Amino acid sequence: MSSSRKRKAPGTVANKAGPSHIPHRTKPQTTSWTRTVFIAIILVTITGTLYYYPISNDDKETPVEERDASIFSVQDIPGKGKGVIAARDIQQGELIIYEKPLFIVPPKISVSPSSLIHSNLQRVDPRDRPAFFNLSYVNLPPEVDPEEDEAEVALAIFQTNAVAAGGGVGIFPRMARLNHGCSSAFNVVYTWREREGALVVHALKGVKKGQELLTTYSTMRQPRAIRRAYLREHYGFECQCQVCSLSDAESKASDARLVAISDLYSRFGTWSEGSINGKQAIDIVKQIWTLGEEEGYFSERGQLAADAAWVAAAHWDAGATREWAEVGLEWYSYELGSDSEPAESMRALMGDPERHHAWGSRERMYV
Ligand SMILES: C[S@@+](CC[C@H](N)C(=O)[O-])C[C@H]1O[C@@H](n2cnc3c(N)ncnc32)[C@H](O)[C@@H]1O
Repeated sequence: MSSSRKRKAPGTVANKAGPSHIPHRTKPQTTSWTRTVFIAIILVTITGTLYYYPISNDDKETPVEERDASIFSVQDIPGKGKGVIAARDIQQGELIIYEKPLFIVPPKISVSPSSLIHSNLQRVDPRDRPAFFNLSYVNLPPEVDPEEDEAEVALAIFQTNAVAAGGGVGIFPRMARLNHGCSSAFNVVYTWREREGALVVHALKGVKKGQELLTTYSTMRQPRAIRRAYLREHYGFECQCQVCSLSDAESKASDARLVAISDLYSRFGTWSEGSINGKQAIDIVKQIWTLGEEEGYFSERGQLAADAAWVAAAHWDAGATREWAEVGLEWYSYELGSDSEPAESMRALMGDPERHHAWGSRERMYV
């Protein structure tokens, strides 16, 4: 389901991408539903205060339930528990969910994880607690009786549903109903907005009424077997998404593209240390873009374009900087929202490429 608004990358090229080695001013897509992050929290047990962020659900716009119901409904999905189904056609880039956290836990804690979750829940408005306890969970230790041990159940719920939110890890009960899909299968992206203290979910692609909204729980630049093993271990399911269900031949081709994209990102990263020049870096971006097109994997294109603009600006190429900034604006707008900080920065760069902080920091070159 690609977008009718899709635009070709600038210049003679048809594509482009973004490096993770270049220090990102903004982090585009937040990553994971994080058992992993939580395990990190557990491991880094350092003395410190237990932080609680009393952010309330005080969105002043249309009542949340009403707005949600006009866009999606939460339904039972065979083999997946509950999931989120589009109630109408959704346009690429549309804001689907705007949600404040029920609570956020900090990265450093001095108490046991279950005590931490328990104490945070005590601070949640009692009327909001069912939204937490209604969420699904996996990986409850076999010796634990869920009827008897609410603290352990709460911990399992947290581990199954929490997502990165700024420096911490938070619970967002509405977005927590989103199931997972791999590369071309996921169609929505969630992002934490530090400035607003809220999480937003946007449609990465157009979605038809009746289709399931899917996000992604892990990095996609890896083969099916590795993706499945990760999802099995951390989320307790065998991924049968449309990408994981491809025939062996098609799956091999998809794996090859995803691994190639990963390798290209690594090579792109070598531009910052001077191993490749600006033209070579932009050529790599275009290759990533093309492979993404073939795979149907569009996530992170805003960041990719922003990184290409960075390279162009470093090489004094105002025209290419502008063009990449325009592409970045388009894709950041789909993925993060046209009102997001990264989109704003691309708008500013289009107006004045020389304002880029890397402007003229490398040899002059038309990239
Ligand atoms: C964050 S919850 C998503 C919502 C959940 N399905 C529910 O009923 O609330 C994550 C859990 O959903 C299930 N899940 C997510 N994506 C899935 C998929 N593609 N196939 C099967 N189960 C999935 C797994 O049990 C996973 O641990």
